[in-house]
Amino acid sequence: MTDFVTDDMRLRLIEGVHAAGREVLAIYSRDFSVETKADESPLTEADMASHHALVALLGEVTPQVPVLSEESGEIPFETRRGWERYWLIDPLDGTKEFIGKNGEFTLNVALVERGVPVFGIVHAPVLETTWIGQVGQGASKWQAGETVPIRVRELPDPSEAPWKVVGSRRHGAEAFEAFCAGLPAHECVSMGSSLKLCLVAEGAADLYPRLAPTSEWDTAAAQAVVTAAGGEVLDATTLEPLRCNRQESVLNPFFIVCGQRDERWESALRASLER
Ligand SMILES: Nc1ncnc2c1ncn2[C@@H]1O[C@H](COP(=O)(O)O)[C@@H](OP(=O)(O)O)[C@H]1O
Ligand SMILES: [Mg+2]
Repeated sequence: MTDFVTDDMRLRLIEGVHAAGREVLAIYSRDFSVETKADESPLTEADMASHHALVALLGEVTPQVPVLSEESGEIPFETRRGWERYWLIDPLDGTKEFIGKNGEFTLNVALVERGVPVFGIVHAPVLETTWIGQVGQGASKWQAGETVPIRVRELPDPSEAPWKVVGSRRHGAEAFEAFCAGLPAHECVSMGSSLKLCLVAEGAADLYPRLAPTSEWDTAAAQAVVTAAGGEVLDATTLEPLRCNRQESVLNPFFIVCGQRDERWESALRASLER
């Protein structure tokens, strides 16, 4: 629960993220160059354009709050550890999907308070859709100018309706399949970027096991959306909610996103991790 984000601030942020999304779309629609970062991951002009637009936006709206971006370069833990509140952004999540032009990429802005993502905006420019969550105050989905409230769905009885499980297009396929092998009747869908968490938040999927590496900026905004929508993003081993800014490394543990806890998927998860 945060009372830091006012209605006026939320509107300015959504408008600013949409403006950054338009800059990204303009690059998406033409030829663009692709560089390779030190960790071998790709970087496009759009990652940097979005980074600059979002950093400028946050600097205008809340000049007193520090910003950590995937593209801002490392900020030592010694500096970050004292941050009670900060913005954590992934200017372009799903860069490989952006390059592959399948539309499954997002702009991500999270507000983190004492390590907990409490507010998030996830925007998918090609899908013209934005997910917004404010923990304790609910989540919503904006699409073509209309905003509707969203909530996770109740796990169905699998003999009546299969569980829907969403997975990455590119990462952790083997562990994902091992997890699914332990589930009752289910259907799988693949998706790029933080859209996977948003599907759980809006009740279009029940589970997203992420048994492969990610960083805190990949998940924080969508974690706030999921939590605000009544779901959870849990460490796959401890089943405790993911926290940010606890250590030098910004890597997340493996995790699972769910609407509800349930012994049937928890045992499938344990078995897949013990393989
Ligand atoms: N070895 C690794 N370490 C940390 N993060 C990784 C990783 N391999 C992939 N990722 C993260 O996974 C994200 C893509 O996941 P998916 O393919 O499921 O959409 C990438 O986001 P970016 O596109 O922002 O770099 C990247 O941050
Ligand atoms: Mg990312």
